[in-house]
Amino acid sequence: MARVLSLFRPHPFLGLVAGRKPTFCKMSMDTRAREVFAAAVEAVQPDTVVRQSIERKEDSVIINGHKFTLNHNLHLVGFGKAVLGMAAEAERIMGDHLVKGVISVPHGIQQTLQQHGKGHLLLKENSRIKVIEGARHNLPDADAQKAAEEIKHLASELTEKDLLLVLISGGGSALLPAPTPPITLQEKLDVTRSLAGAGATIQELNTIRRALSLLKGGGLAYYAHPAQVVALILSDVIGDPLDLIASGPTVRSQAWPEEILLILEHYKLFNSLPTSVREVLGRPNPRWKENKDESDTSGHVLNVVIGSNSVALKCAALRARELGFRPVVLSPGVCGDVRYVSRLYGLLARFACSRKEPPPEIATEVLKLGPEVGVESWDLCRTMQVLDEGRTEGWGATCLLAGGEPIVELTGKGRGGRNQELAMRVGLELRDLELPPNGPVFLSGGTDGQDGPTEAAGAITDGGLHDEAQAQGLDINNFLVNNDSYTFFSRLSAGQRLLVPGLTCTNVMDVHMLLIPPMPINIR
Ligand SMILES: Nc1ncnc2c1ncn2[C@@H]1O[C@H](COP(=O)(O)OP(=O)(O)OP(=O)(O)O)[C@@H](O)[C@H]1O
Ligand SMILES: O=C(O)[C@H](O)CO
Repeated sequence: MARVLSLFRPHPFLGLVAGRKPTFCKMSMDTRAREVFAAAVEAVQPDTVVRQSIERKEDSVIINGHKFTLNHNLHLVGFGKAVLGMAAEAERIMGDHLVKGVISVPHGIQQTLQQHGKGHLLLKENSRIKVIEGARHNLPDADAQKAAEEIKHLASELTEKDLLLVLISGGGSALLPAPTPPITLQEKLDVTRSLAGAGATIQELNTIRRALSLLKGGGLAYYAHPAQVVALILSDVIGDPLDLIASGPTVRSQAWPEEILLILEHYKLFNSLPTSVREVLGRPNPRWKENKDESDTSGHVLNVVIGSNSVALKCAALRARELGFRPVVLSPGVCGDVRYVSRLYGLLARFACSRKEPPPEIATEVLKLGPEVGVESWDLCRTMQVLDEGRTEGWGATCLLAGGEPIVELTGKGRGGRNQELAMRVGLELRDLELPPNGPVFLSGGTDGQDGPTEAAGAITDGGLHDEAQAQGLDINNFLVNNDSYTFFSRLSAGQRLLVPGLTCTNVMDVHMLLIPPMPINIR
């Protein structure tokens, strides 16, 4: 294995934050894990990412190298969980040039932000931007539909002299429902719910959403034509695909009928589709007939990703270094079943903590898991190389970071989320390891601060989880079978292992972290 690994020399641009050997400080591993997670979330705060992406120069703005002249011609629309804070910052930057705006944001967000002392993420008094709250429980509803109608109306009235700033973040699909007639909101909701419940990926789900909507799949850009459209996007989808984040309202895209059919048939939904949905799917999208070349990204639309999981991981790595770890970023695209993902982290921990040269079977199994968890062999080898150096060359503590969005196949009716379930499973994987004192510790957390329908973002775990639970009369496997990870962590040690950052006002998927302490001398 050593020979295989030596082929994969770490490269600073591929995740390893290079530099001198860090010194390990006295703070507990748990506290350090929480601090590194906080740094990840801080890096993608909505106001920060907008501020970093817009450069105001007198009566113009420069965005991603493109200059736009301001002449009291700026209109603003937005939809997504992080959009209120994004709009507040855009409003500050654009000043009087902002004529009018409408944003669709989650129900209750203004009150919650006020209660949490996050007034800087709220719009100013007498703002020209109208805020519409909707999509309770993350599902499209009548309020979100009204917001979508107002956004469509605003966009339709623009002329070639106008500039439309579109703010987009995760949760945008539910906050911008505009079903193509004759489909009703309820029918669209039923189709997307059935798909989500059957385990469809966000890529599949949003492919269908685009086909049933007036605004998704480039529809918003179409209505805004001939105005100049600039979309600032906070990505919550692996790989930052512009056409899929919030179902791509500013990205001209059209799914192949065969692709749509395949998805619906795969999840056995085709035969139960309402007549209206069949009708819309059966006819070509009229948008693409007229203005054929005018609503694509090369013309009047500029789409810019201004924040993503990679950005969060990069800042987390910097904080980890300050806290005495040698950071290595595995990948921002970890996906697949949590069972495979937990196995991967268990194996990597075993590899990093081996007292002797790790048995080659570990690396082989890690590489075999790659396709299941969406990670390239190259990234796995590069990461194992860093872990191996940490183990053998006295590099001290290592912080392995990754991000993404694994999947939990729900079999029970408990309360939990994918991060908490992943943390539980990694705890079990670490159980039988011959461990160095003080670790390893694993954290998994949703950057939006909410893991599934729970108050926690995730949890922190280690090899002692099983015994700790058993000593408190909690049968970890029962909780797992019932997908009851939140109840488990709430009851265990008075909830101390839960990660509860509260409302974070952002969303760039999940952050995973494996903290590996320095190996004792006799291990090296
Ligand atoms: N009891 C549970 N145990 C484990 N996972 C669960 C449970 N209930 C829901 N989930 C998972 O939580 C996910 C939904 O949670 P959440 O609302 O955090 O999703 P999200 O993808 O982050 O949403 P968004 O992208 O809109 O922010 C789904 O993947 C679902 O399978
Ligand atoms: O809104 C959505 O579609 C999801 O959050 C992915 O962007």
